[in-house]
Amino acid sequence: MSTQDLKRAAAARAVALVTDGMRLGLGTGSTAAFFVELLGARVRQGLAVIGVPTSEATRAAAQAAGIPLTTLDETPELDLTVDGADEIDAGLRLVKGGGGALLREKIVAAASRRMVVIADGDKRVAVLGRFPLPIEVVPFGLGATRRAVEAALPRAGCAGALTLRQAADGSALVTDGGHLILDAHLGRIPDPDALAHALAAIPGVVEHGLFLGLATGAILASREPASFGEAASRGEAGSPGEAAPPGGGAPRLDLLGTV
Ligand SMILES: O=C(CO)[C@H](O)[C@H](O)COP(=O)(O)O
Repeated sequence: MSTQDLKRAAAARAVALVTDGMRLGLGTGSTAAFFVELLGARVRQGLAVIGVPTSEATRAAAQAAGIPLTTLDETPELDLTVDGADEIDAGLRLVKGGGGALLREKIVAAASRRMVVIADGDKRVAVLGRFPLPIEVVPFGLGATRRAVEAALPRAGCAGALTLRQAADGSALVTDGGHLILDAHLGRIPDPDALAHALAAIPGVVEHGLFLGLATGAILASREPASFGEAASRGEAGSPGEAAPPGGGAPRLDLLGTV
């Protein structure tokens, strides 16, 4: 079973959460793209929803899938956002922004009553920080902002290099909001709240990829068969193994938080 299969399985489980009339936040990334594709199939069967995309890429995918779209200006409160993540810990804290859409993703998640993360099980970590933390910054004053971020890291117990994210052609990647991204290679983030506060206090920082207190649930798909009670033995919220005959072909779906 490929990682793509796992992502698709998590997305399919999330589509089952959607009911008629819902106002949805539509995430960005390869897992969220499966959700958009599968949701589109339900819409074409008659499901009535409206969605707010978290990126121009998701907007295009949702339009192609036939999902009616709205904006947070027209629809400032959403029922459910379904989005991927680069890392998730046992407290449903996330690192996001690997696809460069963290700013819109966070605005949409914050406007939603529920945010359910969909991911393959490899995204689960004991301590956040293995994945480089995206920090979205305005182009003006980049050098000064970079120095301020470097100075803030040790105050939050972190250390590591910052790299300016590049597009495929080698130029600096520009986000949908016209900003740049510094990726912080930290290895571990011992105190995510402290780092989030330190970064938010820097004027040139628009947002960062720490999503704290936003996710209300998660669906994590793994290859290994379910072992009953495993999540509880890890001291985590949620229930393990919704669909996993031992040795069978179905992925195991671990549900964290409220799904
Ligand atoms: O935060 C994101 C985009 O900004 C994505 O949700 C995150 O990078 C996960 O992507 P994928 O589902 O492709 O693994």
